[in-house]
Amino acid sequence: MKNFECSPKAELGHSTLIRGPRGTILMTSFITSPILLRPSLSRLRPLLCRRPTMTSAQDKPHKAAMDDVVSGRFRRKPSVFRDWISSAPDAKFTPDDNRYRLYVSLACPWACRCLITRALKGLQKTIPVTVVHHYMGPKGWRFVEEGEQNVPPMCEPEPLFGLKMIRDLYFKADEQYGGRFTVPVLWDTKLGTIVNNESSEIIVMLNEMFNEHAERPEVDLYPKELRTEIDDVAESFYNSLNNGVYRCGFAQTQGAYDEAVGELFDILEHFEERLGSRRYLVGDSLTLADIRLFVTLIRFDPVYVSHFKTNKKRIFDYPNLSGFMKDLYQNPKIKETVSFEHIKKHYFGSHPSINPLGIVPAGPDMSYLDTPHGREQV
Ligand SMILES: N[C@@H](CCC(=O)N[C@@H](CS)C(=O)NCC(=O)O)C(=O)O
Repeated sequence: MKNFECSPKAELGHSTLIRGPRGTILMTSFITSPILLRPSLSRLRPLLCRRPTMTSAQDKPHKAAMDDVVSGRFRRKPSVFRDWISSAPDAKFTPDDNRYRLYVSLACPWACRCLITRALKGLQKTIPVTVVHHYMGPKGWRFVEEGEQNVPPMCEPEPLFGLKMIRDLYFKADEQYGGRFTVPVLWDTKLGTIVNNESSEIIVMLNEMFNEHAERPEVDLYPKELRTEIDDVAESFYNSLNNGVYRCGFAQTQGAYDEAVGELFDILEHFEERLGSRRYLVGDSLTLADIRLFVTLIRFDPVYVSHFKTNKKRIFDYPNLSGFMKDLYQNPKIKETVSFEHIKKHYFGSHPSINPLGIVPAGPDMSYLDTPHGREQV
């Protein structure tokens, strides 16, 4: 291995890059304890955006995240744009009012982490949102068009440039972009580029950088004294749960599926127990860790159980996990970010290799989410 290097402290969200000569990326390996890297990550962007040789980047066939399968196992690629908003005097991206726009899908758990944080802080006016259509086709996410019929809830045509696809936004930021065209995207209208497309970092910025403009600056979802614990807990369920459901659904061998589903239900049992004696995952109020858990739980019974074959149990069968989920769901700011229409139509309609005919199941009945959660007593 002496020609290869593991990039120093290059925790790209959840992975470490193993690089060969001339910076070629040979593989990524999962790490257990991430350190959120701030502006320095932008240095790594060129390494991740490999330049095309024969065709221009725009001409390359679209590969969705679900194509990232190695030896039958789904491996999520690290996000590429990793700049940081800061009020430091020399900062490139400063926390100005109405300067940034979030591009999201209401189906996407990663994007909904950002929407929940934005809603809880009261940043709706400061950071406007554009919602894409729930159908992710062969070229990725698209915007609805002017005059389009049957527009799904909350969707609007792309307001800044009249773009058709999320991929167009990536090429506006970098015409040689070679990564995945994912949501969320935090776009800077001043410099005309993407600041960051990694939800675990966007939520930290939304929590702390815009207090001057927030309707609820006193809400702190990432208190300084709890940060290590929040990061450790959230990281402990990233690969097995948040990403674990995808590892089950996108597995291409029985062995890869068995491994993923085993880890998934082990971690669910663990958090079922943990939440038996505490209302929230860390401390005694809601934090980013809870948001990161919630976005996966809320999609579990309506989608993952059948679509991703995570059917050993439902969240409904776990009293503490389902109580926790109801507790968060019943917060009106969180509820407004949950659209089962987007969620169900996206997953069942956008993965032809899993559900070729795109038929969306009718159930389950999720009305129990509005019944008393009893979590005040925990
Ligand atoms: N690590 C990213 C993951 C984002 C992600 O994978 N988003 C999915 C939607 S759920 C996506 O946009 N996929 C587009 C594609 O696969 O082409 C984050 O947390 O922000």
